[in-house]
Amino acid sequence: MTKKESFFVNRLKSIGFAFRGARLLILTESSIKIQVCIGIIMTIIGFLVGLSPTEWIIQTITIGLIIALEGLNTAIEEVADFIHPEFHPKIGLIKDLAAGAVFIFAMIAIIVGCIIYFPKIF
Ligand SMILES: Nc1ncnc2c1ncn2[C@@H]1O[C@H](COP(=O)(O)OP(=O)(O)OP(=O)(O)O)[C@@H](O)[C@H]1O
Repeated sequence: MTKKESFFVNRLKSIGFAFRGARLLILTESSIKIQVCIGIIMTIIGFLVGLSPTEWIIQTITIGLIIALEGLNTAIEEVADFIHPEFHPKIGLIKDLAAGAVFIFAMIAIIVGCIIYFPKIF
């Protein structure tokens, strides 16, 4: 196999691993399931109220980022539990920080939602 072929084969394998990870997150993680459901509901509402192209871009990025952050939070929790399955204040702190990062963006997502939808509703 040439060097160029092995590069593309490796990239394809990496995409396969990432796809498996995304599938696992959506099928097994309740927090991700909730965020995906919210994303689908917001997309349906977006069609109903007729978002502009810019609003669609902002909403789609916001939905994608919150799901991606939830996924990273889950990965951090898995690493923490693997490294130290027993109770430890540092593990608690690490998990709280990761959850805090998701929470901060969730607040931003709510603000973005209000900015987009309030003028359409009121
Ligand atoms: N091993 C541990 N040591 C210390 N505190 C922990 C430990 N595991 C969890 N905690 C505390 O409990 C909180 C919840 O942890 P958990 O792993 O259940 O996260 P979660 O966000 O509720 O998980 P899930 O994403 O599965 O709903 C953590 O944020 C942390 O404060």
